[in-house]
Amino acid sequence: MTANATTVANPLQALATLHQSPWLDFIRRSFVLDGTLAKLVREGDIRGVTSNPAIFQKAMGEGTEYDAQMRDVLSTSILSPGALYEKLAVTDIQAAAAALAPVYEDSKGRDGFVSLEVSPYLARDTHGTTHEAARLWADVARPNLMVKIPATPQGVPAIRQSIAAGINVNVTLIFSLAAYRDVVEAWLCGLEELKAKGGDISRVASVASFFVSRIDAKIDAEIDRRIKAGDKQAPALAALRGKVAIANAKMAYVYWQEIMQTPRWKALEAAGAQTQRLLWASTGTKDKAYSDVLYVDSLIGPQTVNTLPPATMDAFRDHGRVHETLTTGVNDARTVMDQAEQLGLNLEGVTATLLDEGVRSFADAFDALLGSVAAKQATLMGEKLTSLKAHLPDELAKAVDSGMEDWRHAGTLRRIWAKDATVWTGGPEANWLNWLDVVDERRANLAELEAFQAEVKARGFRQVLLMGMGGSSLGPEVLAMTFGKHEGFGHLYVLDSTDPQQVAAFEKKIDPHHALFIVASKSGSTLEPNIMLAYFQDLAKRALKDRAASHFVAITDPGSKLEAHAKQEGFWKIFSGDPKIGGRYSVLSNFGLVPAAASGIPLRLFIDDALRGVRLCDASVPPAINPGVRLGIIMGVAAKQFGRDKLSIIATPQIMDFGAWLEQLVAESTGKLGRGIIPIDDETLGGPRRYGQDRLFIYLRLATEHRHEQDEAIATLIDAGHPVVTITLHSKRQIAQEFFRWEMATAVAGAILGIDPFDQPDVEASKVETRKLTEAYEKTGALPPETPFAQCGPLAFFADAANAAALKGAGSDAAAVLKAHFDRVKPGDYVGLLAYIERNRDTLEWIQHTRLHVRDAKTVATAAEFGPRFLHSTGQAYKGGPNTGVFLQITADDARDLPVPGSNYTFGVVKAAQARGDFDVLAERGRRALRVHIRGSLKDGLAALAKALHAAL
Ligand SMILES: O=P(O)(O)OC[C@H]1O[C@](O)(CO)[C@@H](O)[C@@H]1O
Repeated sequence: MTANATTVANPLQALATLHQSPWLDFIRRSFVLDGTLAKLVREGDIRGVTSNPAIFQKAMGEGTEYDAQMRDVLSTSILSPGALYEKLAVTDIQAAAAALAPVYEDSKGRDGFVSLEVSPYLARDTHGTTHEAARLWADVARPNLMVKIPATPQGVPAIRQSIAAGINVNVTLIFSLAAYRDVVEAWLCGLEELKAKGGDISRVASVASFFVSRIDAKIDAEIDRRIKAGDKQAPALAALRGKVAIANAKMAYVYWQEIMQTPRWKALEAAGAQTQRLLWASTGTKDKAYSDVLYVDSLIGPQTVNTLPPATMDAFRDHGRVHETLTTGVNDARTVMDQAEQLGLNLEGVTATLLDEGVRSFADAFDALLGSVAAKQATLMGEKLTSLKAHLPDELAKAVDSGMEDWRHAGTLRRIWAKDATVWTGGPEANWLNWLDVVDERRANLAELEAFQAEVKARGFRQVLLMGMGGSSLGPEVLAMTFGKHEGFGHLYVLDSTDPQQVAAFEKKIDPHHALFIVASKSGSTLEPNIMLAYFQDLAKRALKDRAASHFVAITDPGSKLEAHAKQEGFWKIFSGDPKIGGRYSVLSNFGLVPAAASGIPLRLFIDDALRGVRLCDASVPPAINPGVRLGIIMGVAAKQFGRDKLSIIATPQIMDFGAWLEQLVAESTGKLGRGIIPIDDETLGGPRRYGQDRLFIYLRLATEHRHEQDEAIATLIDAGHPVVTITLHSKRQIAQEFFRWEMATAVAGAILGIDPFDQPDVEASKVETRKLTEAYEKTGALPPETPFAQCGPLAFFADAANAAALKGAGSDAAAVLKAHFDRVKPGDYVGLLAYIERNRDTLEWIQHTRLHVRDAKTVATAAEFGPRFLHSTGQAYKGGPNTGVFLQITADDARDLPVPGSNYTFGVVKAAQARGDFDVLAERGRRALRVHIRGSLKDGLAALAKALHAAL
């Protein structure tokens, strides 16, 4: 072929005469659909198309041309924005492939390709890239597809494997000759492997995309900088301006020519292989001082491709010059390269930087693209999704934005989804992450639960009694309280107490002949559910004789003692939990779904809502628009950097029980190692002055409740500068979405706090103390004696030596003791009322009233908790979290006690041992704690305590 200057009517078309293919570096839906692409192809201007994340970002990020398909797809499936993007992109790529099919056919499979890039997030991941290349190849399913893979050190093996798998590959982001050599090697090896396997190598096409203008942009900038700095070699440097990129490309072409002469290639060629063409990419001129077709005119040569941005295509069509430039001036090019080296222009460094920047900028573009798709998806889904609005003081807002940007930049969320424990402490976290997948998994196996639901209905149970603690009871309790009773199903009761009065009260609600008993315990060895089971099994056996077991269902992790017991007893059903999910993350597993089924909640609708939550928290959704990550960053940053570690949960009445579940999730997950977020649930909303600077408010609002007054009270807090996150639900069922959002948010907050959000080290400590006490009881028939340090009527005060010493000076007047205790409260502290008494309407009212009194007197956050329930929830944070809690433990004589079948001890003894074990650990952790024990009538004692508190505060 000779260098032959030609002025032709359409230079783009004339390139064919020199065996160069012009491709177009652009795609968008309208351009394909309105026939523009087909016309360009038909007229011979364009013989291929390339895309990249930045191109799709421009296409999908603005306008409405993808809305119709989005709406269509979203009406039938629940997808992540990442999956949605891929559907849209694949549709475009397939349409472009169809437009290019005539070229592909005419050229017998040598030209007419369209390229789709693997996710730029995988640029440093060989396995991920190989896997994704195969997936895209299968999804697009067109012979004229090329999968784009970057020439990073990790991409290169993926290129070889993909070629060996018979996939057409467009290798992208090649900047240096060294990298190009590796790419050629990978391509040759891939073909040889495919040939050795007996594959058809003749139809495996590949191009090596060598980037051009970006090199000049970098080198020229360095030249300009040095000249400006007065470099002695300024003239020589100036002479290289705008030359290095083209010289570099010419060297690559020389290398390709050499390869074409090797016996290795000849053997492949003889077997029918196509060459891997060099493709000039980044050929739009960046420096306005140069010709706008510089990187086209100068790189024309046989068996190459030039992919042109639309403006460069138009410019070249208008005034491009078609002559074979690639093979001319090769010596000059070599000289340019030598001079660049002599002048210390560090091409190696530049190309390495360009590779990093190239990967980075595609990842940034992909983030922006997915962010736009996610935003569009949220708009289209409207009220199918819950929403989040944050009102944060400026400083906090700025810190949150920068936290989100850090997470985006580092791809931390993708590491969460990849179950990478180093997101947290690098400890055992990876073993506790199956809550990420459980909704998909349960949804795929929903038939089992639906069948169970139908059987429960058919058996006509009138009550369902669930027995469990913490993660095994709080989720079901939210379901029971939020959804109430369903037609055709029994009422769901949730028992999570050892208080004998409470157990007796539940017993009254149950008719064993018509009750379904569900015992739920992941470990199967938790004290409370075991003794509750013993009690109610005994009750059922007495009533139902050998039919009793058919009224019992167990939910437990495989291999637990409870599972063995249930098998041995012949329980009606045993449902398994996933041992890679901790209790507080288990609500969307069988631990929530079995009670949901038993109480008649429409399972598919519920799980679909949960799945929407999962999809929108997906790895493909950037932090700023990711419902879970954004919330988690707000929580983590507010607590860590601003001391706003009291997560105050306000909710509209119909969904207010959600807070009980949330308390456990947040407290048990984050409260450890002296750090953590203290959830403050159900504290009646007050005016802005009631609160210190340590609050982050969460307002959970069910829009259909129309609680205007509550909205206004929240608005007052916002106006006063308190940080408020408002989450709006459009139906009760959307608590399913919120379950997942909060799981993700808590995991994220845990990462920011630098703790393992999946263990509960300090809960174990009080279990150990309790065990010691119950064992002592079994031996001696009594709990070890203890002496109050002060007594006043029905109120006896107990404390460990250190706390007693701090309070003793107060004397024995109840108000004085309480005053001395609460005088220890400082701004930023919280007060916990920990009541080991029956939880009923009266006691709830009492504790709420009392906490508000404390809050208003001290302007601190207050928690109102019942034991032993909170031990499996907030108890972790009280002991392991920041030492800012001041606790008043309330115990009482039991008006009646109940035996625990098969044990020497009673429910009352267990509860007393739990309270003492709890107190011992609080004291041992240096917490400010006081126990008040009510002797005689609980009602009178509570009244006396309230009176003393009023006097004290
Ligand atoms: O389901 P299990 O094993 O009975 O545990 C109940 C609860 O107890 C805790 O382990 C705390 O002791 C919680 O984390 C858990 O949710």
